Order: sequence, then structure tokens, then C-alpha cells
Amino acid sequence: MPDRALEFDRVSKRYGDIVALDAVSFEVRPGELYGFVGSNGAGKTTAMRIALGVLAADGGEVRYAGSPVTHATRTRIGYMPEERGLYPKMKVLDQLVYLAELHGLAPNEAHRNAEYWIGKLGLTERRRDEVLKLSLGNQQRVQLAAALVHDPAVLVLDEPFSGLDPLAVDVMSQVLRDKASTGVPVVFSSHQLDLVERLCDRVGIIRSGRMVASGSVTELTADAATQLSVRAPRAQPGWAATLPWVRVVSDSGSETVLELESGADDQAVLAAALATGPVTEFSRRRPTLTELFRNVVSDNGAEREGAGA
Ligand SMILES: Nc1ncnc2c1ncn2[C@@H]1O[C@H](COP(=O)(O)OP(=O)(O)OP(=O)(O)O)[C@@H](O)[C@H]1O
Repeated sequence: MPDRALEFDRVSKRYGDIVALDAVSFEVRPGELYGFVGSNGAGKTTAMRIALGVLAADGGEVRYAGSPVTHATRTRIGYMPEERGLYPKMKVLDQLVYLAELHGLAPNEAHRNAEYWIGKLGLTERRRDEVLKLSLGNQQRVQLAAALVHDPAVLVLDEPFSGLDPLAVDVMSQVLRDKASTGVPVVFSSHQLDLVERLCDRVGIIRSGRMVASGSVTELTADAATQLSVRAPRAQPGWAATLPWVRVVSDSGSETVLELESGADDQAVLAAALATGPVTEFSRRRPTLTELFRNVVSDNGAEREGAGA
């Protein structure tokens, strides 16, 4: 077990009849960005709240650096809750200093850190404003600053990217990368799978309270069927539909993505594409995280909430 990892070990939680987490295990290694993904109601927030001690698990435990997370170790976790937790009437700088002191920093250190993150997250102009007067995206930057201001050893962030504009996404991504590069385990939940694929070293997919896949995107897609991307500009729609052992994944007109069953002959596919006219691209392709997610979480939409409603 690597040092300073955050480990979820068979963590279970029920709310009455609802099994929110069913023996969920995964590990966020020091220095890695771990993306925690799943449909609405899959159990992400519940798992994160348990790590923070906001909720108690019914079974299993969360460990940091090999020891169960206690009240003392929790103060070393930087947490961004889904419901956000700022004092709306407090000014940005005052709030961050207060939160840093609450985590045990001396006043001058708290001030220094607050100013540092205000600068880093582009909030300098707003530092004397009350939080409620900020746009939602800027409030989210303050929320991230609040998670970082006490120099946490672990970062647990619930949907930190939701509602951010592309520039703020870049800022947030860079901050998380920088933090991970100092050896901190960083886990965040998100529904923006393209972003998770781009940013994360490893990904965990949770479905109905169970971890159904965990690893790098490359590892998770290694067993997937071979896919081909074909660009044949003069081909008519449906040109590939009748090819044997081939499934059409998508056909946007300009690009056709095909999945080959074992035994399918990719050269026969190329010949069929050439029969339609010029072929400008013919390449093997790895499924995206979004495609993988759709396969793993096969019934679309909300989980138990939708199913039980
Ligand atoms: N306080 C609660 N009381 C009862 N059921 C709850 C409570 N909190 C969560 N649940 C249920 O537990 C399950 C897991 O919810 P959770 O919020 O952890 O999912 P999530 O993956 O974070 O979803 P989302 O992506 O929508 O934020 C859901 O079925 C939810 O309805």
C-alpha cells in the first residue's frame, strides 16, 4: 500500500431501504487525480461525505496513510461539498482567513494562504466582496480556495467543475494538477466525462452503490472491442450497415465509427469504404470514457431514485 493514499475499504451505507453504497473499495494514490463518476444517485456524494465524517458508514472504513480517518486526520482533508458551504454574508478574504484558522493555522499564516489562493484563483478584485454578491462561478472559485486554504494533505471535491465557464475550468484543472503534483491524493466527482478523461490519472465508475470499474482509461478500455474510424466523404449514409461482423457505433456523415466483432476483417471494411469513393481516414480508435461509461452503466438516466419513483 503506497504511503499517503486515501483508501475506501468496503464502505457501505444504507438510507432505510436504499443501499447507497455496497462495499465500495478504491484507492486514491498520492499525487494522482482520481475521477469519481456515476449516474445521478449512484452514491458519489455519500462516499465523499463518509470520507469527511459528515456521515458515518454502516460498514467498512476510509483510511488515510494506512490508518482509519479520525477527527484529527479529517482536518487535513480539503473538501468541496456539493451543496457548497460558504457564509453568504461574509467577505471573501475574511471567510478564507476564518476557515484557515478554524483548521488550526496561525493568523498570519491563514492570511498569507488566503491571499495566495485569492490571487491564484483570480479573485483579487473580489476579495472584499460578500460571497453572495459573486457570480456562481466565482463563488465556486471561493469554495475551492476554502478547500485549499489550510494546505490540505488530501483533496475531496464534489462536482468542482459544474457550472464553470471554460476559462474557470482551465484554472480549476491547473490548480488540481498542481496540487496533485505535490503528492496529494485528489479525488473529484464529475459528470463531465470528457474532462475527467483528459485530466485524471485514474477513474472509478460507480453504479447503484457498487464500484463497477476502476483504473486508467487506457486500462478500462483495453478489453473493449476494436473500433475503426472511417472517413469516406462520398459514402451514402448506411454504407456500413450490412457489413458482416461489424456494428455501426455512430455515423455522423463525415465520420463513421465501427465496432468489429472478433473474426471481422478490417481490410474488408476498407475495401467496402473504398468502393464508395475516396477514403480520407481509416484508423483504429479507442472507446472514449463516455462510451465506456454508457456500456458499464447500461440503463440510462437516474439510478434508484428514477427506478424507484
Ligand atoms: N439523506 C438521505 N436520505 C435518504 N436517501 C438519501 C440521502 N442522501 C442520499 N440518498 C440516496 O442515496 C443514493 C445515493 O445518493 P448520492 O447523493 O450519494 O448520489 P450521487 O452519485 O452523488 O448523485 P448525483 O450525481 O445526483 O449528485 C440515492 O438513491 C439518494 O437518493
